[in-house]
Amino acid sequence: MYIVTAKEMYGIDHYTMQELGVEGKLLMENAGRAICLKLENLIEKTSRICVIAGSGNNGGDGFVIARTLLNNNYHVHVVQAVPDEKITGDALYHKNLYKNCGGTVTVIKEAEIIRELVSDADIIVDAMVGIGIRGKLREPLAGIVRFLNQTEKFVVSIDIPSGLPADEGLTDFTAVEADCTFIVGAPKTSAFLEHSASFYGEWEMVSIGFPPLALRKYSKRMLWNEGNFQESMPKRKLNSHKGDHGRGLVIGGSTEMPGSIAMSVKAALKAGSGLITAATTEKVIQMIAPVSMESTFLALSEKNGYLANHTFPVDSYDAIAIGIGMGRYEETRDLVRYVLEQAKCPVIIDADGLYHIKSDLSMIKKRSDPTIVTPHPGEMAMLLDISVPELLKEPFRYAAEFAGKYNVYVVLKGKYTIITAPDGRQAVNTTGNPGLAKGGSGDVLTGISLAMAMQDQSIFEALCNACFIHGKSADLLVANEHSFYDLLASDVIKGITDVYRTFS
Ligand SMILES: NC(=O)C1=CN([C@@H]2O[C@H](COP(=O)(O)OP(=O)(O)OC[C@H]3O[C@@H](n4cnc5c(N)ncnc54)[C@H](O)[C@@H]3O)[C@@H](O)[C@H]2O)[C@@H](O)CC1
Ligand SMILES: [K+]
Repeated sequence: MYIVTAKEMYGIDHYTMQELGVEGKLLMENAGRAICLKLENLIEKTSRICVIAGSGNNGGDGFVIARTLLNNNYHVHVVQAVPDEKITGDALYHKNLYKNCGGTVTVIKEAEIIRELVSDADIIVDAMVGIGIRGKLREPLAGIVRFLNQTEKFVVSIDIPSGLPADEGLTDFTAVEADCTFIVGAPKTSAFLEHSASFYGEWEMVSIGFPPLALRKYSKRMLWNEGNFQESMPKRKLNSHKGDHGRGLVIGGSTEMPGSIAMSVKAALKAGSGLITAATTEKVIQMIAPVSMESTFLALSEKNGYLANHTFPVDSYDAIAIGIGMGRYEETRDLVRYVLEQAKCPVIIDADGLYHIKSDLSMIKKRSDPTIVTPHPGEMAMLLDISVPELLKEPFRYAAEFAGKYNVYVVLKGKYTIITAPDGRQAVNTTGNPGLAKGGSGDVLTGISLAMAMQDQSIFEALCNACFIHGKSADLLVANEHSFYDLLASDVIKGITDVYRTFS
């Protein structure tokens, strides 16, 4: 499923109409009808429905919905929140069809009247403004939105809750807080931003006939779901041996934080790596060996409980993860630099490793093999020299700019984890839950990512699948034996079993 900006959606629209010859009226009919099919599952046959229509094509969708419901014997009425002369083009065509079928319309100039007009309605369909919103909502629409947001009635938004921007970057808006939204054609980026996602309520996408070639042409962003996971995950050959599944190295750990590297190692093995070596201090090895029985160890020299600068061969690995629990000292920074310079395989940089590259980002830019950074918002903001709220306003743009500028893959972790490739492709992960907001969760994701980077798939797919597995494990655990409260990172490692058994 593609994710689009408003501009991309207009491009797809234009292409479908001009190049492929599909008429706008027909797309509108498709949108309204597809939405009615879904809507009728949500409402009673006796429900009274009020459609509030605006002036653009979003209002046009509203008129198609009103006509379809009317013709299916529902009690429906349209409140038009703009003057008659504002309804033009395809929307006017569909308004006329609705009226020709016996539909009624009340035109309102002031928001206050809305209370009375919807007093007997059970369901309100918000078709005031869609992706054509410019600036903050004007009256009377803003007043209607304020009313809708305090009413108990069930509000269904069409395409996008009216007033909400489709794109990232704006946080000051008045918008409908919908109970549910039927998104037309492709979800918009605002459905995956922390400050705007909740306005959509539950959402579902309806297809209206945009061909995949049009979507592909305009959007580089997608939603990574079960289908993508199942399609791209390499199948295991029955006669494969451990060498086929990757030899990985995890570098990190300190006496103060021995557990994190153990988690990454365990997760990497559980997710399917053939061989994993943990490169850490002698003391950490003693501490984690009893719980990391399946891995091998490489003892590196230490200083005050942390790794010291050290040269050792890094060329016999298929992928390396570095940074976990390693501390932020000059010596550990030099170790990160050494590995980034020497390793001729994908390198995943996490946690303290991210602080080290910040001091000299040319460390990552110079590399010719894939480099992956896996920051949470605080770390990403640190790398970009901006605040977390600034980052969260436009996470897609910031991640894409960083990935392009430094030639790296970025896994920006969060409720909506965004995976970005250096060429600008982006995916939003669909799995995971609040149970993952706990220490160790990131270490597990790093381990799974390491395992995935060594399987037979592109790095972009590998990272998308790692995020999918990590979140899905948590989802299955919470659905069955755990809760958001008690879920531990070590449970998530165990849960990988169920993900594989269920989906591969
Ligand atoms: N072929 C198409 O163009 C299709 C469009 N679709 C629908 O059409 C929508 C886009 O249509 P439009 O481009 O006409 O735009 P919209 O209908 O989203 O909004 C444009 C209208 O809103 C008004 N408006 C803009 N900013 C405002 C503000 N701040 N305060 C108050 N009013 C404001 C404008 O005066 C304009 O009339 C989509 O969201 C979707 O619902 C679907 O029907 C599918 C096909
Ligand atoms: K709307």
